[in-house]
Amino acid sequence: MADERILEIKDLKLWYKVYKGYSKVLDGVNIDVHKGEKAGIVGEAGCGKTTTVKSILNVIPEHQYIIPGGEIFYKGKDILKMNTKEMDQVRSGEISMIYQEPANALNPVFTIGQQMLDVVNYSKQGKGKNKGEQKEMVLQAIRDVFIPDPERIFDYYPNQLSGGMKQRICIAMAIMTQRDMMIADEPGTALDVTIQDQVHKTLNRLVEERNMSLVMITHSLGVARELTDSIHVMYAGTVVESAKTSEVFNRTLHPYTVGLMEAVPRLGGGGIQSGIYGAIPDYQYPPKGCRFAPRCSRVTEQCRNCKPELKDVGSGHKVACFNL
Ligand SMILES: Nc1ncnc2c1ncn2[C@@H]1O[C@H](COP(=O)(O)OP(=O)(O)OP(=O)(O)O)[C@@H](O)[C@H]1O
Ligand code: NI
Repeated sequence: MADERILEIKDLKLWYKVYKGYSKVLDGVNIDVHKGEKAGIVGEAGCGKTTTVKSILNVIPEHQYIIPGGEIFYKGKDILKMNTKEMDQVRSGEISMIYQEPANALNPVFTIGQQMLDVVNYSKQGKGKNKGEQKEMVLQAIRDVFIPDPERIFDYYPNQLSGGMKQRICIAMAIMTQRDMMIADEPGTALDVTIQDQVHKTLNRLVEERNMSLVMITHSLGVARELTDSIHVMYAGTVVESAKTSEVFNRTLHPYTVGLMEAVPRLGGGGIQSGIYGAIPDYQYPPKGCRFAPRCSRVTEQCRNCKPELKDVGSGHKVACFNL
């Protein structure tokens, strides 16, 4: 993997404003993504995956949160310090995002074609083109995600499409104009397994064909294993383990990742078991030391008092734990 980094999230902290105080959700997130790399963010519900990627594109309403610390470098520039115009350029020409809920991402009162033309119009490539050329860009994008009869779909309203079709349209929108990075928040979780698999394959093929870098969120290590080059395991607003995908599976180090592995359904039966008991901590009153300490089988006094840093334990495999 080339060493050039396209995205560097450094010690990102994000607190949501809540009644009487703050919900201290992100507590120092560290993630590096190299050019052309497919990175997965994995962790259970509520661990802050969506919050992390939404902060990359600055799409959380401003009055809802504060960022007490951290940096997000995209191609070497700190996104958190960008003005509105620079941020617009990133959104319209650099990074595209597929949201968790495909239904919410599409506006029910406009046709698929109208919405896709809007994206073309807003983009670098689309602006100078005439109406016919813009429409052709849209139709090609619909073909690219293997939807038959794009001309007909162009005039459809979102409610005339199935969930899987909607998710594909979202992917089509995200790849319609050339971008260097794609962020996909659990694409397909709302869908049944076979459709989900097709959506993943389509996404994967397009990202590879276009040489894009991918940040993909999933709560499933199994999905991450199939689709990513590297995995960043999140627990309660921190990255606890980070490595090449094969490393994560062959040399699982963090006790939380070990627990997640036990929850991966095994081929050949055995069913789903969870190796981790308990729940994610209350973000308003999080544990003082390691956030995983209350659920950890290897917990010591040190873990309860100090927060372990994410440290390289060799060949880029990083772990945040005192007791490996
Ligand atoms: N606007 C908000 N205000 C207050 N709390 C919020 C807000 N948005 C999210 N949260 C809280 O932040 C925490 C992390 O949420 P987030 O959606 O980032 O997690 P996630 O890992 O993406 O979960 P899931 O797998 O369910 O999508 C949750 O406890 C959530 O309730
Ligand atoms: Ni989420």
